[in-house]
Amino acid sequence: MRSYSLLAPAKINLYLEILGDRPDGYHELAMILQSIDLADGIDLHANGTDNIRLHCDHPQVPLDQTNLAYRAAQLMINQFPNAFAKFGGVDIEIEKRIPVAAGLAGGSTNAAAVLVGLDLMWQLGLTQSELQELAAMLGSDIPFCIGGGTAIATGRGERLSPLPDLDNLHVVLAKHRSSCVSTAWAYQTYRQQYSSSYVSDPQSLKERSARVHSGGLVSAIAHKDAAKIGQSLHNDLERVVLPKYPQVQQLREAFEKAGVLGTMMSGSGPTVFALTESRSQAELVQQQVATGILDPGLDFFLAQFTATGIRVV
Ligand SMILES: C[C@](O)(CO)[C@H](O)COP(=O)(O)OP(=O)(O)OC[C@H]1O[C@@H](n2ccc(N)nc2=O)[C@H](O)[C@@H]1O
Ligand SMILES: Nc1ncnc2c1ncn2[C@@H]1O[C@H](COP(=O)(O)OP(=O)(O)OP(=O)(O)O)[C@@H](O)[C@H]1O
Repeated sequence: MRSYSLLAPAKINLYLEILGDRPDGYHELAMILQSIDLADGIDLHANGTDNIRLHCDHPQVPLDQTNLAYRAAQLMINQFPNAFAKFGGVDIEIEKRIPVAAGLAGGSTNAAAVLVGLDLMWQLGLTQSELQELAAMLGSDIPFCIGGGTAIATGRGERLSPLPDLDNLHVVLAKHRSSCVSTAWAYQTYRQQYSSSYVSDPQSLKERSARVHSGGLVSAIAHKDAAKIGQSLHNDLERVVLPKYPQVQQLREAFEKAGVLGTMMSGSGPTVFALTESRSQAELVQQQVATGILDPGLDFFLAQFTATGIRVV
């Protein structure tokens, strides 16, 4: 086929523990990632030229080679020159619904969709793990975005083990339109402040990895225990982002007061999410937090956990 339409879901971090420094300069992590049904639309169309052309009308999304979706297409061209010679270039249209630079893997999921879409368009027949290997060359969150669902992510985030699906929980997400946190800044600041608790040689990293504290959450997920899942959320990056961004701290407190199952910042922020058992409860929480904060620059999104990653629609 010459055209594919794909849905690219956002992710939230139910758990993020920083274990130490890796030889490649990244941090060794223990995470639990969850896809939600807040998704961008990605349309791919074979354009009969030798070029990648990118379209997106969101003002914060770059339209040049720094766009992760563009970089994903470029990587596929480099890896599969014969398929590119046969099928030619591609138009990529991004319909942005996931807030940008929000800690929700917006760019990463767009890149994952391009990898999945070009695999289909160019009839390559790549396996999920082959797609994930390509994804890891582009960014740490991208391998997860391919298959999505609920998963443990270790290494720098690219090593994945699936967990049982959790598609019944609802999420309220909130983010101030003006706030934006750089992921690199968050990790660097964490390193400056907490590296005394880090390990870095391979043997110590291995031992430290055996002592992560996510066991309670993994067991809550296995038992589909919503209350315990809510109580077991964790994100080490909150320790550097909350003190620096009072608006994020304020959202965390407002959600806590709203009596949700649990609340946490996603990734490097600034989005804060809260878990509820029903859509109607999520709507009530949104109303309560919006009324308490009364800021017209505050955006809310309602979503549900989903068991799927990138899919063709
Ligand atoms: C914060 C999270 O979104 C949580 O899921 C991820 O850990 C970040 O994933 P990502 O944005 O795909 O990350 P990358 O594009 O690979 O890296 C962005 C920056 O984050 C830092 N980084 C990222 C992942 C990691 N394990 N250690 C790091 O120190 C690095 O400074 C890097 O320059
Ligand atoms: N396809 C894309 N969509 C959105 N932003 C993109 C895209 N490609 C590149 N970017 C750039 O990446 C930056 C981070 O945007 P993105 O929405 O991916 O952040 P994020 O959700 O915080 O990522 P993560 O959770 O993976 O760290 C943006 O400021 C933007 O300049």
